Amino acid sequence: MNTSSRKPLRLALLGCGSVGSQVVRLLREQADDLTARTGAEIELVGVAVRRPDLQRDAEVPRELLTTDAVGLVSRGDLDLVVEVIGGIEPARSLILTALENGASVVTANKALLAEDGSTLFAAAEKANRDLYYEAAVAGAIPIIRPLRESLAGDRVRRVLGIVNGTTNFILDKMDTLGSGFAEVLEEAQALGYAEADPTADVEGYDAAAKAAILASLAFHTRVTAADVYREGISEVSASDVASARDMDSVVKLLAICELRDGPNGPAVSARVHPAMIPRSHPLASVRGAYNAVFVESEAAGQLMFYGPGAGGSPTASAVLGDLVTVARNRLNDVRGPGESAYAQCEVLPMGDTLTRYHVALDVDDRTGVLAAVAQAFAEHGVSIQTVRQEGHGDDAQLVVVSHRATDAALSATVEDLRARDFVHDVSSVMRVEGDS
Ligand SMILES: NC(=O)C1=CN([C@@H]2O[C@H](COP(=O)(O)OP(=O)(O)OC[C@H]3O[C@@H](n4cnc5c(N)ncnc54)[C@H](OP(=O)(O)O)[C@@H]3O)[C@@H](O)[C@H]2O)C=CC1
Ligand SMILES: N[C@@H](CC=O)C(=O)O
Repeated sequence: MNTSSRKPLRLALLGCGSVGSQVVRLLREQADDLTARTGAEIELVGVAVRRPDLQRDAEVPRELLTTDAVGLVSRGDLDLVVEVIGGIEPARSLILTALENGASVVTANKALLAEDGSTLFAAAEKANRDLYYEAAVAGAIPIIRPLRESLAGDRVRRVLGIVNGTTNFILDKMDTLGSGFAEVLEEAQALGYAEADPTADVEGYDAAAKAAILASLAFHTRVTAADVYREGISEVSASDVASARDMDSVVKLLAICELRDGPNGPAVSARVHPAMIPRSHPLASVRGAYNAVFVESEAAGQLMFYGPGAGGSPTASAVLGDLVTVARNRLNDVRGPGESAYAQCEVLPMGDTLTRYHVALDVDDRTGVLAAVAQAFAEHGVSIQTVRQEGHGDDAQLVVVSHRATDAALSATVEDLRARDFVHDVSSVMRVEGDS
């Protein structure tokens, strides 16, 4: 039922997979509410897919499906386009064509925004159309709008969070059920959490793209995925998870973005890597595919955003929220805040970052080894917080946790230890975050 007297807004959907099919479902189930909130009916006029005959989670009238995505976004009568194909191409060309043809765009595509957001924002500005992307970071959690709008008058210093649902799901199951990596990854894929190529999740590319987007918004600069230091979870072993448990900690894949003083003024650092965090830290209780983002700003202090970080339905909720906003803007002939005027801050290298290391060494079981290990740390200016011996004889292991030092000094220490004759193996190295 059209509860508005205004002409319907014409919407094209690009992609109808995990997210797109839930967008279709919500558009249908909440049609009247959406019309009431927007001020006009949103009419779905086409859905671009690769395989039109595939069975989908939502019923899509066959006549709306097309494999001609270019033809769909070029038709010239669209008001709104939702892009949920993912990846760089053809998504970038399709979004640019949609904007050039007068449509406002909502996308969930963090990979594209983190690689070439500046081209897209410039195109949106030129076309005088909106480009919204709340779903691109942390699924259903409202984090883009708070950073772009609510905190625009404050100075954000740090953003720290768990922003990938798939890896959090895997690490959580490894910790709580002792599950194997491959088996849990398959489960995450079946639940629609993982990217089309799950390497993007497992190797930290997805989280790095989200970190780039968060850093850009938080610090009003342009940070790309290539600027973000990245390590994934493929090297995290059951024994790393067990070591964390011994320290009353858990392993999480963290994204950390900071505004720092650089040699030439304000500078940013952005990194994604697994880290041990104490079980008492709020991020340790983020379970399954949930995400959480802490924002620290000068005036507001600490803010925490928490919720489902992946999955078709939660992500579609964020897409629909954007859709209502851009539709309202469209009807009122206005645009939301643009991002094309961001300045360029220096991006600091990972080596300058202050962090702590947890290092497990298989060593000779003889007098003097402990002192020699402490000496190796001291030679790089790194002090040790705790050291613990586990096992004896051939199984002797030292587990060292450092105090805070630069990542460069810590990684040089580890390289140095690898070369020492009393060290048989450096069996585990992991950063420690979330406490002093
Ligand atoms: N899944 C999630 O939890 C989240 C995903 N996102 C982002 O949302 C986007 C979509 O993700 P998701 O739904 O999981 O991905 P899926 O792989 O499930 O769906 C992708 C859709 O795009 C279609 N498609 C692929 N290539 C083309 C093409 N060349 N032309 C037309 N259609 C094409 C596919 O068609 P067909 O079905 O015929 O194969 C499919 O319907 C991505 O950018 C992702 O990063 C963001 C937050 C969470
Ligand atoms: N693959 C992503 C989906 C949401 O962004 C994730 O697991 O977080």
